[in-house]
Amino acid sequence: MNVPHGAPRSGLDPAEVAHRLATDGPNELPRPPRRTARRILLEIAREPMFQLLGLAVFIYLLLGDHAEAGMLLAFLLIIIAITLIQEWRTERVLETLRDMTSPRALVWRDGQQQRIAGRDLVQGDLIELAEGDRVPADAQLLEVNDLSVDESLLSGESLSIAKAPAAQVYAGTMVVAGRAIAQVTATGARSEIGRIGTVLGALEVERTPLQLQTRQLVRWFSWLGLAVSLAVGLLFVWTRGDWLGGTLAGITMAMSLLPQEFLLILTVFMAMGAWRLSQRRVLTRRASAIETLGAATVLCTDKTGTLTRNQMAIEALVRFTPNGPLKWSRGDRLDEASQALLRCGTLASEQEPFDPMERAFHALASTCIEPVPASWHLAHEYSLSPDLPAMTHVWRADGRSSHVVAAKGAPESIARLCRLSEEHQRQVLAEAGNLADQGMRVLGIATADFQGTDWPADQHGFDFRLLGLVALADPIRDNIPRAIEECRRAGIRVVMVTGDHPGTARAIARQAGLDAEAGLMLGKDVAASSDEALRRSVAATTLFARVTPHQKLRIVQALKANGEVVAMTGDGVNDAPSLKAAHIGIAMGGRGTDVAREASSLVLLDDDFEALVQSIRLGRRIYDNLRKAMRFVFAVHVPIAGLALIPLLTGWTLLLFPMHIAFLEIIIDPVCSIVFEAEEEERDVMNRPPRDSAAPLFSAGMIAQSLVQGALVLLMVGLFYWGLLQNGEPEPVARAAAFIALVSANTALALANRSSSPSLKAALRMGNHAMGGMILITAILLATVIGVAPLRQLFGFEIPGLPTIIVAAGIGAIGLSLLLAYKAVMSRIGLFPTASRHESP
Ligand SMILES: Nc1ncnc2c1ncn2[C@@H]1O[C@H](COP(=O)(O)OP(=O)(O)OP(=O)(O)O)[C@@H](O)[C@H]1O
Ligand SMILES: [Cu+]
Repeated sequence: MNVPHGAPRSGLDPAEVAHRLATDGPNELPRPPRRTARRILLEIAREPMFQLLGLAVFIYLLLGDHAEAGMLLAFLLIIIAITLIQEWRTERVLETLRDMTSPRALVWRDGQQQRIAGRDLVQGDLIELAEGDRVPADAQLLEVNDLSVDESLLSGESLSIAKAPAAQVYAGTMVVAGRAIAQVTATGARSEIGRIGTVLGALEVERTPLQLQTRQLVRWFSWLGLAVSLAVGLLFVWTRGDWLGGTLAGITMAMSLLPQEFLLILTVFMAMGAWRLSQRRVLTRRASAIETLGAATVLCTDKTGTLTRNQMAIEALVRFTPNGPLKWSRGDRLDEASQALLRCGTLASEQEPFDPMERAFHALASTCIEPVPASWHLAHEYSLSPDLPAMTHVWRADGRSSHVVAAKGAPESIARLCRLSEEHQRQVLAEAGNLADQGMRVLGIATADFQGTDWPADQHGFDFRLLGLVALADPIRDNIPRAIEECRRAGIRVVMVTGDHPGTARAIARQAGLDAEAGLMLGKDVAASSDEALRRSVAATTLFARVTPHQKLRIVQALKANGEVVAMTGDGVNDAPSLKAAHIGIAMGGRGTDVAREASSLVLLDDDFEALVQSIRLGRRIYDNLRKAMRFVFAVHVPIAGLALIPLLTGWTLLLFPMHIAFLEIIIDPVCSIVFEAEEEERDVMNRPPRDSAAPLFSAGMIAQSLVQGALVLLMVGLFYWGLLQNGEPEPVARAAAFIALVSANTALALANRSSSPSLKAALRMGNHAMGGMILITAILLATVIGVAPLRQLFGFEIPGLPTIIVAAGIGAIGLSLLLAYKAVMSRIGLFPTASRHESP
């Protein structure tokens, strides 16, 4: 049982690594099989839009209209192409995310310890394993320190198994406790798990609430469309006695009503959202997190490393003498007794520490005390536990008859281990409280002697003597007060949940700008509260200190029971249950263990609280934009369906054929709606309360508003068409002019829905370049179908005179002003909901 220390390990050199990587390939398991092109095609064939188009092609063939059939066939191919590209891009995004979330490995290479992606490991690599890691490859243990591993992934049994040196550990299993150094024996498909063929770490692609809502809506509208189309088809047959024509009219109607863009929009917005988050160094592990982010009402954050920099330095040492406490501060000369205190703290730390606290001990020790003699060896150790946050190292010192025992931990725990008199304990804890109140993290240090090797069962078995206290500074990150202030304005309550001393918690909270006076609750009070009482407490408490992971879980559950949408950060193995329980579990990419990362839905690669606030901001923007796009799609269907329907009812010559609808529905509308994704955030995005998470994406109020907008456009274009016909314009001219008017009015609909503000400036501002591009593309496409002779004939168009074209295009401009005026009136009387406030029904 020897802990890794002494000479630095060298590990493989880069040339060797490159060679092995080239011959063995990356340390990756075979990917789950991609969906085959055939399966994707089958899925596309199930889409109603595809079937309707197919049916129309068939009827045109029956009618002998080969050109029309060919044109619609082209649209079918476009649908297939778009779906395949979409599929391929989503797959690629998922794959990159999968790479980034795969376990990492801590290896020695070329004499240096470094953290690399698990896939870059090769056979022969020297790796270190620690609590919370997923073992990245099969490996043989060289040095072991209380290691136990959960092999349930391989054996199915969820038991932790203690491992001794020379034992084998397997890729994919989980280190539940301890540390070890191991040498990689097999990577990738040659590992045990690779041979079994288990698929690991597959990203969850469950259906999110929004997807379910949207699917529901699409289904609903499809039925409605079907019913209306049947009625229209029958009406056509009844009035005009033409079966094939009636079927075509029915198909046209159905296509115009199909809201198939909704699902496309949702998929694209969420995939783009994950990409935008990754640009801010935030990884999305569960798609639902992006939806939920914007609705978060409470943000539970830990302290160390999230609010603070996690760069510790020892600021003060305190010893207790019969004449009272004696304090050493940074910069003073270190007397002998203080040196003993520091040395003991160093002995109680790992020899190659990761914990910044322990690094601070080593850092200070290396400047002013003798190093631990190389002949000393760590004989036994006791780790931190939630019940007793203290750790003890037992050293075998050459030339001494007894072992040297060194302990460090929370001052209360160390006081308990030392069995201090009540008087003495009060004095020590008061001093610890003083230091904590300055925002410092305080540890107690104790020592003992021990004869023999019959180790006591726990740390209480030693005869500890208190040496003193150590205070470490860990300043808060510079950007924290601003980020906290942003949350406050956005109506998000920030709650600090820490394992640290209440004094430290309060001091850091004050510096961060949290409401430090609003009441602090200790972990033990959480434990003593009933669920009912805890629910009441969490509603009014911003600080929780000396909290264990289990109590953290209860806090999350109590907040959830109060109806809050909870985001929660965490990093340790024990945090996994609370991360899972929270609506949005957030793990730290740097500090976080693999276990925590796997339990969470977001990973902050830079461990930075501000990135979290930025993600919330982005989440709100994505949701806003999603709604704007949906609003637009609702609205745009009204004129299309209306113009397909009215001529049938009134007996005018038909304005829209299947190919017009296909052109509008398959090309123009998706182009128009996708650009909402890039829309800038609303000015008040972080100055308004979180949206009501229970409110549906599509409220009746929002749908009604959109339908009115659409009706306005329908009225204008309809009147225009009627006027042209009344004026005696030939039918193809009237159709072309009406089509120009329709497309231009649709663009107006898109512009009018860009912002929640009814001002023209907001509708036309150029921040979103995609919007400008959209207008340009629309214009070019429109010019193509009207300007290119064969297309023009197919679409039943004839080029109208210039004045008519100008009036038609002007319909868009008039439409935009009408739509904005309508919005202004509605918002004046408080009926036009801003993008994401609660909707009035
Ligand atoms: N390496 C260590 N050695 C000795 N004591 C430790 C060590 N790490 C933590 N402790 C003690 O355990 C307490 C709880 O630690 P824990 O990691 O749960 O929370 P924390 O790091 O203090 O705060 P946060 O939850 O904000 O990250 C610490 O305040 C400290 O007293
Ligand atoms: Cu549609």
